[in-house]
Amino acid sequence: MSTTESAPLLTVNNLVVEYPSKKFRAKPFRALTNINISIGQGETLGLVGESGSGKTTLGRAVLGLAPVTGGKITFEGKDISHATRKQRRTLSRDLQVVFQDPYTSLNPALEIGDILAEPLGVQGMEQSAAKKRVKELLDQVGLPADAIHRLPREFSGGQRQRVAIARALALSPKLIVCDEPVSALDLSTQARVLDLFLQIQRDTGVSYLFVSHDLDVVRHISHRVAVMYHGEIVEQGPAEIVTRDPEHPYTQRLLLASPVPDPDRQEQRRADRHRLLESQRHQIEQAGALA
Ligand SMILES: Nc1ncnc2c1ncn2[C@@H]1O[C@H](COP(=O)(O)OP(=O)(O)OP(=O)(O)O)[C@@H](O)[C@H]1O
Repeated sequence: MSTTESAPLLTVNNLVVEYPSKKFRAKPFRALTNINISIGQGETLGLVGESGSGKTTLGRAVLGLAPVTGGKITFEGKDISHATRKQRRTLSRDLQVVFQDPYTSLNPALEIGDILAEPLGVQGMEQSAAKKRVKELLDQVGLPADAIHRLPREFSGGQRQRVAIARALALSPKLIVCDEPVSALDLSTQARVLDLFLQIQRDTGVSYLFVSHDLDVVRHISHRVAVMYHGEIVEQGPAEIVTRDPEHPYTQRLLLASPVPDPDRQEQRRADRHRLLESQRHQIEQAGALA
């Protein structure tokens, strides 16, 4: 996949996020340190890293859901680091989210038609226009028109995630933060939902900040990839390079830990793993000799 050349839609400069401690007078917990990323129009930046590395926090900071204690987040040239509620409501037309769990992210009491019409109503769209838009959205995500009158529990995980994607698309956003949107799905459903994300991007030019712990998923969907480790970005670059020939030792370990679907590459992976372990053992022995 090639990287788009357009000016950044989203820029994050030296971002720091600290969560207040629940213990009296204890220091706040620093979840992100000096994060720098940018996303162009029609581009996908994949965010990868192990559990607790700060991926979700970065997505939440962009959405105004995590406390920004330093640095700056700019969207379409405007500083949104400390946007007010009112500004966030306006921003929500352009900035949307798809969460990991399609079982909890949809209101179980609402029919799919109402779930999709909700953001349209909040932004003041008339009922007849909203009805038309809901039909378009169902078609766009590959769900049947009669889904309108059905409840979330009548759908599989993959179909529910399609509803969540349709809801995120309702107001034609420019950027969608996708927080592990396929992690709860089985492998074949994952592939179909990832293809849907790609198709939507081709059709609409939407950008994605795509969070995943899975390097293969991120490689499939992203133009560029940023690797997070302990609240910092340790490496970023074109998806092909970062996910096949990474420079940072942490990314190398992540790559070696991910399963290889292609049997021809398994032997190569075993050899790479052996080489890496040997070199790490050598470094440890050298460090021991110096101590
Ligand atoms: N609301 C919060 N209050 C305090 N600490 C938090 C809060 N949310 C996250 N953290 C901490 O911030 C760090 C980063 O968490 P985050 O959820 O962003 O990581 P992650 O890479 O998305 O992990 P996972 O893949 O498990 O969701 C973790 O140490 C986590 O415990």
